Amino acid sequence: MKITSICCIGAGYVGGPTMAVIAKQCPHIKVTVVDLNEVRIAAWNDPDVDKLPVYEPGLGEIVKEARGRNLFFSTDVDGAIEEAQMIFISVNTPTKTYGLGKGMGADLKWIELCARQIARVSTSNKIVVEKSTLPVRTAEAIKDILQYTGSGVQFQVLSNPEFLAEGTAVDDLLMPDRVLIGGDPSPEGGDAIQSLVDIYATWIPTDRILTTNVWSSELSKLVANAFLAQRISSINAISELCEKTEADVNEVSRAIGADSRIGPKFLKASVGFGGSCFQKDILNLVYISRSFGLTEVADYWEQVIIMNDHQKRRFALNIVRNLYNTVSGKKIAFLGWAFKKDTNDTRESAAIYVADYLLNEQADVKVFDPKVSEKQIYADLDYLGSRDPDQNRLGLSVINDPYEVCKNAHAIAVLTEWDEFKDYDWQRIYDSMLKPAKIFDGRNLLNAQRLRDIGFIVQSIGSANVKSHTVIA
Ligand SMILES: NC(=O)c1ccc[n+]([C@@H]2O[C@H](COP(=O)([O-])OP(=O)(O)OC[C@H]3O[C@@H](n4cnc5c(N)ncnc54)[C@H](O)[C@@H]3O)[C@@H](O)[C@H]2O)c1
Ligand SMILES: O=c1ccn([C@@H]2O[C@H](COP(=O)(O)OP(=O)(O)O[C@H]3O[C@H](CO)[C@@H](O)[C@H](O)[C@H]3O)[C@@H](O)[C@H]2O)c(=O)[nH]1
Repeated sequence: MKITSICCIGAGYVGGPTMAVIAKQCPHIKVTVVDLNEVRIAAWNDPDVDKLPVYEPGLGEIVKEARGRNLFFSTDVDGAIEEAQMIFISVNTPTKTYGLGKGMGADLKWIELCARQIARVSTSNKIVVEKSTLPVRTAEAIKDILQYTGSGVQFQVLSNPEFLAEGTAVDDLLMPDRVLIGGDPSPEGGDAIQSLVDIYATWIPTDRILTTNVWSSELSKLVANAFLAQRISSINAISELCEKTEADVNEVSRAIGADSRIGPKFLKASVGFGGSCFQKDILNLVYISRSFGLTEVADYWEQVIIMNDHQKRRFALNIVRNLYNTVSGKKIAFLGWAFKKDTNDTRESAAIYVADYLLNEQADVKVFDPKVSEKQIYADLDYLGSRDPDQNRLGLSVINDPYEVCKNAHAIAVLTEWDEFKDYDWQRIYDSMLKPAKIFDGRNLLNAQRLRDIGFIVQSIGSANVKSHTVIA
């Protein structure tokens, strides 16, 4: 089937950018992105593309080019479903917070709602595409819901997981390493797969478009994230050993990454990985494995999360220890709150957990992030439920100026690797801080030697440098 009309349910970090790029590359296809969230849709329609709900480099220009031509954002979910030949489901699938699988399994209630809505509204044959990240065999449930409508409408269900990373979404979508499409082995399934292949083949070389059965596709998404996160936890585990042995984790990364079998990417030690995906998807993998009775498999992958939690806690504890075992009433300046640079997304950001830990120690936390709002920062802290919202506002404040945030601080903690942090006037910052002026670089972002030359005491992740450089200025 030649596709000329697509709908995407869910205008989030995946639905918005993914559909914007399809619309840009395929002007012959009408792409409508729908969401229940009116505020989000209004922001996607804002004439000022700086106000789009998702910040991604390059996205504003693409939206400007395609919006109103063949890209539309709307809250009319029923209308868009009815009109489309192909429907992408790109809604959130967070970790369950209640009932069976609480804290481990994926909450699929929004997926099921979409399937039921598609079943109810459709009067013509549709291809339904799982774009959300889902537990293996979810397509079975979706098919079940779709095939008993009694309307005679035929549905094909495909799995087409998204591999974009935030902050580089546009490049990842324009030049992906691969696109993965899973479908039924039947002739109808094959036709559906081909319809989706044809869309991507408009701009992606066909040897990068992989087709598999539905279950392999669903599972591959969870496995890809588990492998990526495992590399980070592995290097973070080694970072702790480096701190004890005077090995330097950056040098170890370079040395092992030069082996082409290991490769250099995703070996950057940090305060711990964040983001909406890694933890959720690994917990889901662990849950699925446990539910099949695969205890060793589940334990193996769970260790990736245990190590990550340890790394976040260890970073915070290190700050306390190095500030003479108390941070009570001490001003700690946070540079960064987003879970990585070039995004305004804060979900599962390490900064949230480090702040929570320091607030428990009665620190006076001041935060600056170039793209994250005060409202979001308080929402993240309040969501943890560790203390009353009032106490969060007493203990932590958000300051929109990096120099102000560092003024009179006892220490700076770098939580996000924003490029601009490297170019600050560090002499000016040093002069404004209490002495000894300490920096805990959770991203190994800053030039430690340059900072030491100014007079800072610098603690990077994975190098045994704090004690040997302790100088009271
Ligand atoms: N964020 C990423 O970088 C990323 C990358 C790859 C895959 N994924 C996966 O993609 C999926 C979506 O992630 P996201 O980050 O875009 O989530 P998101 O929370 O940013 O967006 C999801 C949107 O779906 C909307 N929604 C929920 N139920 C709906 C319904 N019934 N009808 C209409 N709209 C509905 C919500 O209002 C929300 O705006 C998840 O499964 C996630 O694991 C995310
Ligand atoms: O060497 C590294 C690489 C990353 N990180 C951290 O790991 C987290 C995740 O980073 P990244 O993977 O770049 O961003 P995400 O947007 O979370 O993307 C991941 O999760 C998405 C959602 O499933 C997938 O689509 C992507 O392929 C996958 O990379 C961030 O906190 C990074 O700071 C490190 O600490 N060290």
